[in-house]
Amino acid sequence: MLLEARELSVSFGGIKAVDSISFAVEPGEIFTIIGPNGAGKTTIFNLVSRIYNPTGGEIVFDGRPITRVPPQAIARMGIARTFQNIELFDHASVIDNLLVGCHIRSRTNLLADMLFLPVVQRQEETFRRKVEEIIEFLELEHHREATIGSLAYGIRKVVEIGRALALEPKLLLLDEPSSGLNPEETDDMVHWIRDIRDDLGVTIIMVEHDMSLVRRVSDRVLAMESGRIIALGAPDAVVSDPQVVRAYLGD
Ligand SMILES: Nc1ncnc2c1ncn2[C@@H]1O[C@H](COP(=O)(O)OP(=O)(O)OP(=O)(O)O)[C@@H](O)[C@H]1O
Repeated sequence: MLLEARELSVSFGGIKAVDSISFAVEPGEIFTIIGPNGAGKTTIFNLVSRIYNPTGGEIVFDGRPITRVPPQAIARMGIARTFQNIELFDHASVIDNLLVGCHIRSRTNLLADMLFLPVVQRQEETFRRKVEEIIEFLELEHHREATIGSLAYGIRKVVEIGRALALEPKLLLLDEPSSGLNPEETDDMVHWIRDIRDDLGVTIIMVEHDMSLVRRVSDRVLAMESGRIIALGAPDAVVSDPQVVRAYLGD
């Protein structure tokens, strides 16, 4: 098991956004969380990445309890994420945004960085190589020097995934990878998600509304409504489950 949530709960002002949820994600799995607006999907991501403190339950990652690990330590432990509304530095280039990802897991300290000691220089070279690998992997060669603000939305989404990969994560959390994409870009996204798992061996948990994408890439799907699990299993079975269909119709 790479990630396990045990009876995980969080409440906001009396509302149980996540209500005693348990699930386990296997290494190498593409695991998707679906559900109508407000079901608690993004809240699960915020719990796993330690932005929210749970009011109950436990999270175990790679055999270690992370329920009380500070959020800054999460990336270094091997969990990276993307956001619903893309969070990149708009005025910086693709390369520089990817380098930021590398620096998040930097092992050197600030003084060493300021003095640009040999250890820092070596690390910088390693980071540059890593960034080049990601640029090649995600076919971003044409955009390497472009500023984020000048890029089409679909490309920015790929760069954001690249920045998360620069952390060399074991687990990648993708928040609505297809949102804002046209059908052609969504097809490309299907390929990136598969390649990241197949070629890089990264486990993926994603939140997604596009049921065609969900069916095409997921190994298993967890459906939520009002903070609770209403179905968990194979994509086709979950997506056509009467309770899941009803939850979406009432949305
Ligand atoms: N920081 C917060 N403060 C107060 N309420 C919150 C907070 N975060 C989430 N909630 C509430 O928790 C519930 C679940 O929200 P969440 O964003 O997880 O839903 P979601 O399933 O991701 O929805 P969407 O598909 O719209 O993104 C909602 O009622 C939301 O208003």
